[in-house]
Amino acid sequence: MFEATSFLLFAASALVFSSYGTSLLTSVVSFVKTTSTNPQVAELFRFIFLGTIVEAGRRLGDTISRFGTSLFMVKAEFATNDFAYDWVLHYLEHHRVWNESRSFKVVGRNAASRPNASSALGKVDGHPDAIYEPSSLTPSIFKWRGYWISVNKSVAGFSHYDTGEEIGGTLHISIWSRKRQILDDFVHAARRCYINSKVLPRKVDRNTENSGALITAVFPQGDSAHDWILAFLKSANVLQDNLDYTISTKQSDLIWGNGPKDTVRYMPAHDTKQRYLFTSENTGRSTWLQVVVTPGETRWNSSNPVGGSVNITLYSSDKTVLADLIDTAREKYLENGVSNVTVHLTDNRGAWAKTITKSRRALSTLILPTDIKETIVADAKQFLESEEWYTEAGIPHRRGYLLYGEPGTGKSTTIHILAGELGLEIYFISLANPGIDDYSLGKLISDTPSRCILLIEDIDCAFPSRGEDEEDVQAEPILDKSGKVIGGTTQTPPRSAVTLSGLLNVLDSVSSEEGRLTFATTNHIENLDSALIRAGRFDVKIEYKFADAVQIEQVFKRFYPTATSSKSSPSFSADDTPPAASLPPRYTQNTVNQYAVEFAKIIPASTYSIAQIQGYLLTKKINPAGAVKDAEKWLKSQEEEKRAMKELKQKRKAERARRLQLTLAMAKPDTAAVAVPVVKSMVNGNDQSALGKAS
Ligand SMILES: Nc1ncnc2c1ncn2[C@@H]1O[C@H](COP(=O)(O)OP(=O)(O)OP(=O)(O)O)[C@@H](O)[C@H]1O
Repeated sequence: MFEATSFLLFAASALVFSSYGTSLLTSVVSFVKTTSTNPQVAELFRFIFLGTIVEAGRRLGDTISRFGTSLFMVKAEFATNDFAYDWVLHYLEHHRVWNESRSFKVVGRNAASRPNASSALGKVDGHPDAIYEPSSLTPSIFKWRGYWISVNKSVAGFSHYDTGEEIGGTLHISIWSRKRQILDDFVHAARRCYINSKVLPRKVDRNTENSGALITAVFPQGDSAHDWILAFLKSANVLQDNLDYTISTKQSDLIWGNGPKDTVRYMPAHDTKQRYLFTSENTGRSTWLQVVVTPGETRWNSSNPVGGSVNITLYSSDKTVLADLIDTAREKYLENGVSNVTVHLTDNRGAWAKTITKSRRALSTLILPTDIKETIVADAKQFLESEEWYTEAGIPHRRGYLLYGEPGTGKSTTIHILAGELGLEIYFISLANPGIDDYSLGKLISDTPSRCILLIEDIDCAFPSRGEDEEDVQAEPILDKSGKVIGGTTQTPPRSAVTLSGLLNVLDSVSSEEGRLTFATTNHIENLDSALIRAGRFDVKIEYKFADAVQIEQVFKRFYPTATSSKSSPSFSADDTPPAASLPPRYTQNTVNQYAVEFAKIIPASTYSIAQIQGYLLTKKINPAGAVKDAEKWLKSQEEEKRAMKELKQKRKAERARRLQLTLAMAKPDTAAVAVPVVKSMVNGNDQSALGKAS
């Protein structure tokens, strides 16, 4: 039914349109008949007819000619944003193809970087050289290995090897030969000529360059990879040939040039492009790099500049070259020992805010009894390498080290040296920082990379629960208007906002299971909760004691390296204590050794820290004999100092007790009655918390 209806509709509309079309055709024919009698109109028709014939003939000829040339010619087109364009253009200049040109663009440039540029002016007169750039649109024809080649720069485009500017344009080449091989040979010869001429590759504008032949990589400042790459580029003198400098008298990582430390620094001006031929030691393959160093800015909260970066463009599409470059830079960085240890610090709101770098210290500068240091390094290395084992055994991949003991005995130094040995960054958290609570601690830790050293220093500050020094905790009471004691009877030492359970949670959390080495240091292990220091949270516990006789001898020898020993001894870092000048020649290794033994006999073992001994030796920088001679005197002064300190403490304590008594005497009798026994106990040096309990 539906189909029949549509058929009827279609038939009806066809009838209407056919009758309309017939009438239209009839009217056109009658119009032509009447107008053709008009001679002017007839002339117009003839003109249109002839024009059509001519255009058709031209197009046919064009097609035949194109077909013919495609049979007898090989054609190629080179776009300016491609490296093949540079090869061919350079090759044409090399063969002076443009010499016959009748049309030039002349520019004043430093021609030094364009060996084949036809310069006519300015050799020694201090002015730029004149460079003749072809500006002709007319094709140049030249003969190459017996074949005629025509070159046509169809659109204006110039390649300035000295400025790197490349503006538009294409290059057409037609070789009068049917052999495609000739084009291959020509391009290959151009490429070889370009490479052999050692012309710097064109500078690349990463924003506009869309060539698939490039890989770009950004190394942001603050990341270790940035330091590896920067150190590598500096050691390879990549940044030496810069033409664009920022001059500063401030210290910076981005310095190059050979100036001594206290003179001005030559730093790269923002976004200057350097090129460097990187040859991989693994594959022997060479690849051009374009390096742009952005120095970053110094901010109030960071001693180092922040926000900078190193941008590298590889003239290659092979990703393995980038991986190779990063590996090489990293290996060299660690090998050379010029590397720094990066320490990340928090701000007072509990966020990672500041990064400082410290020079790396050699393991041999750490003086510990027996082979403790070797054991720690081997243990940490093995831990880092055995991730798979941990996973298979179902044990969380984390390891905790607790270094405890006397101040100045090398706990922090050990961690610093270990970080350098393992190439890890230190993330430093002080639980005494009031801005750090359970939540921010968790966040801080989850913001650290999987492989790093997490250092929680002076962990006992967070939980000063037992055995605190009475001296530090007692203070005057605070009274309200009515004279009632409302607080202040115990002075709160730096107490952390982090709770013990919060810390335990963080140490046990999933975010701690990523190959992280957690270090904690304390001078008072006895103040730590046993839950905190159990195995699994802190697996390795090492006690640091005052220096024994062997250590005293070692620190002495390290302090006075003789000419022969200093050659092999590792360099001292900035925060180490090198002698200011070399020893007078009369001090041989033997004499220094003898002095060291004598010195160790004078200084009582297990009484002084290495930091203290070091402090004394610093006063005798190039005088080992004097150091031994005056050692007794120093010991006496130390004893006196200790006695004076003790007396001072007692005085302060008595003064505080006296003031407390006075305050309470002025207060209401009931409060005074409660507080008097406390004052007595303070004077006697007993119960520190009695007043707190009483109130
Ligand atoms: N065992 C050691 N080997 C080499 N140097 C040491 C050693 N102990 C201390 N020093 C020197 O003493 C200085 C202070 O050492 P360090 O900060 O490591 O001590 P610490 O045990 O961490 O002290 P604290 O408990 O007060 O933090 C460092 O500059 C370091 O050069």
